[in-house]
Amino acid sequence: MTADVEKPLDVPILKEPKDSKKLYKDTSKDDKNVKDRLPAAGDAIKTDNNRQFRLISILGEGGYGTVFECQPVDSKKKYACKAEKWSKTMLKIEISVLKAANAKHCKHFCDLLDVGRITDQFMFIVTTLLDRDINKLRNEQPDRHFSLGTAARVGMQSCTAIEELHSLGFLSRDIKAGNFGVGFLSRDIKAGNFGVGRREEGTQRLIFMFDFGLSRKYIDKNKNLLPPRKDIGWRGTTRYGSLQAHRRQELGRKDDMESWLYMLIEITKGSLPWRMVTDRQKVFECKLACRGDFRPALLGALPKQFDELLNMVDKMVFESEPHYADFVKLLAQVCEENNVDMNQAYDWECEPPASSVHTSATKSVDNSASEEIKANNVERPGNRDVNA
Ligand SMILES: Nc1ncnc2c1ncn2[C@@H]1O[C@H](COP(=O)(O)OP(=O)(O)OP(=O)(O)O)[C@@H](O)[C@H]1O
Repeated sequence: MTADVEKPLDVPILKEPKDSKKLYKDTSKDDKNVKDRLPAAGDAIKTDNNRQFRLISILGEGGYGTVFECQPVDSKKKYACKAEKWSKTMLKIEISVLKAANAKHCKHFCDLLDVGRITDQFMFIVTTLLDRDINKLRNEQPDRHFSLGTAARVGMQSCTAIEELHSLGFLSRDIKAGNFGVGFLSRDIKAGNFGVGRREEGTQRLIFMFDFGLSRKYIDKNKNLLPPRKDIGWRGTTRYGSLQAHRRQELGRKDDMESWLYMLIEITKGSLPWRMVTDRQKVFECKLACRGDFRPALLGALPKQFDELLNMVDKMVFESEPHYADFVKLLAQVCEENNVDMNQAYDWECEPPASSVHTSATKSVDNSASEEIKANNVERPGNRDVNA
């Protein structure tokens, strides 16, 4: 692997390499007019910078694209490749976020290695490969929640990741555990998973934020807040959407923090009160009720600091700049009061407890998990609506 493949690039998002179509394994010779066709595992793809990558296996699939584990054809290093359908892709905004984050050396973001496209079919990015996302790691735990020490520290790191994103001038508008992941152990890095200097130590304890398909700039080039628009379409994931999102109002930094708090409560307790509710209006009503008589259904059994976290979220308005350090400080207090050593192992670094093995006793949990997936509906705008 040459050094230039290993460092994040100032990626030109311009031309399609002349011979890229030859490299891409064309499985539809009979139908050359197929639009929006995604690549498959086993295909080789060429980036705008003429680097060739082999797609090894699928890591995740969304409505508009697929995330693959991939490898340069001339090296054993592994990366992630996110490919999205040409007419649906939101990768342009994703590239803007990653380029800005890499330029500022943000700690909680993947490195953007390269980009590429097959016109009319798909566009792709190559980034740092991560281990499992936080939602998958949570689902591997007994009762599908982390220990308080792990949940609080994930909360602290993810809050800092959001602060980094906001400092770049972007909102996420899709904060959820499935959009945060952890890096790999150093032994994996030695085996060739990472090549970027600043990440040479193990990153299995570092939380990374990814998936910026719904991101939006909230300030102009003079750092003034963009004025709020009215009657916004729904963006993001129903379960974690803020009250403002349900009201179809413009989202601000406070809304990312509200989604973050729902995520934090879910990874700490194992569920949110509206877990099984699929109707978006009913989810909204449930979130409102949890501000009143049903507050204990949301916060019951959690340390008292969670009550203060919800107060802090609910006090903010569209223009507010969140006091990220105060959120982190409250979670540090949770750790202190519960004798959590900040250096202790995270749950995913420990042997899986016997109780997490799937038996008939855990069957009902498994059933609710599949129902939950249905409840987790995501919506995003069409291709031409990038800044919607
Ligand atoms: N850099 C990465 N390394 C390892 N796995 C990744 C990486 N990026 C994404 N994934 C996996 O692929 C899944 C989908 O990724 P991502 O959220 O970026 O795609 P998406 O199409 O926007 O999905 P969704 O519609 O669910 O939000 C993730 O949940 C994660 O499991």
